[in-house]
Amino acid sequence: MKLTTKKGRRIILSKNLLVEDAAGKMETLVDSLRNLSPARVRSSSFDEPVSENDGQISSWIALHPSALDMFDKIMSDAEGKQIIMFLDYDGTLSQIIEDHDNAYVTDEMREVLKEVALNFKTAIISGRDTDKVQSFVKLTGIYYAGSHGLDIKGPTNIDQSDQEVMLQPANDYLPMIDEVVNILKEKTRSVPGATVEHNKFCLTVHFRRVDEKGWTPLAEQVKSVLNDYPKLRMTEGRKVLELRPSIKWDKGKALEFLLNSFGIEESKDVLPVYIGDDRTDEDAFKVLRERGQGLGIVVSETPKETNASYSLRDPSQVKEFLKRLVKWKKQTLGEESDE
Ligand SMILES: O=P(O)(O)OC[C@H]1O[C@H](O[C@H]2O[C@H](CO)[C@@H](O)[C@H](O)[C@H]2O)[C@H](O)[C@@H](O)[C@@H]1O
Repeated sequence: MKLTTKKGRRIILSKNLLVEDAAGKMETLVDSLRNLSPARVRSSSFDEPVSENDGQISSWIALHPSALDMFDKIMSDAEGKQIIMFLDYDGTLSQIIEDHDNAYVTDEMREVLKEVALNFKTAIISGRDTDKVQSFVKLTGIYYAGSHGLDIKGPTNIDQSDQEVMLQPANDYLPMIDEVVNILKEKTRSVPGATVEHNKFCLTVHFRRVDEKGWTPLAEQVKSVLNDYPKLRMTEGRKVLELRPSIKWDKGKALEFLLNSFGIEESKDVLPVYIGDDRTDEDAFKVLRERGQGLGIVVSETPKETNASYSLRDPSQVKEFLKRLVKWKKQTLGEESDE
């Protein structure tokens, strides 16, 4: 039996639950989860490759150069343009850790983000519940698009510290998501390490703390629930399976909606920059690539299929990039006021 998920990705219900990878090859769902969050590569860096994967890493880096190494070029391309920052949360602003409820940003990252938001229009686009991301980031003056863009809030004009709902295109799904969260919590209760996270308009089943031997049965449990809810679709992330409304909405659409609501969708004088690490961020990279406008920066320690143009290794490099961006902006403003 075949099911179709996100943008035509195929799931074949067989003993091993086959899915189609980003390049169109079939792989087991469990391999897919493993590949989406590979173990950290400690012995080699993209700058100084020393491992046996050197060849692979350097050809990937040639295609997706480091945004830090290319900083001056990126800024010279940005000259005269309004930069708009779009940032993913987990794995981009915060480190990937085992306990998803404790994946806070560091104080240093928060300070940098505060400066970014003061100098550029900034949005954080996450799979998490909007209120949860906001409670982790604790900054005002930022646009927050949680539930993979299904819940978009932004600062009100009157009071920058207040947030108002800008778009919630899947309101009708709320009771269904509540129901499925409860069913999955009950079903997975006996699987050591498995947790189900309610992300308001979608939900996440976490595999990270489950022994790999238990991944296939857990994935089967999720699939069997999905079969009873044809109005939901399944996507994969970093050691997670997620169920969300099967409406045509994703992080790419959220990015376009925000550009539109800023009144600059058509403007050529705008440079949207999107930084993200997960497969769901590819929808946003793809939008930028297809528009031929803006920069996608993938956060990854290992080569992977991506529509992004540049790369950064991890959240600490993201922080470094954001710091340099703020410094560049302040210098530019200083030069302008000297003229
Ligand atoms: O769109 P994002 O902001 O990247 O959110 C995607 C999912 O991120 C979280 O899970 C990931 O981070 C956890 C904490 O580091 C980690 O334990 C998990 O394995 C990762 O997949 C979040 O918990 C999910 O709800 C988000 O959908």
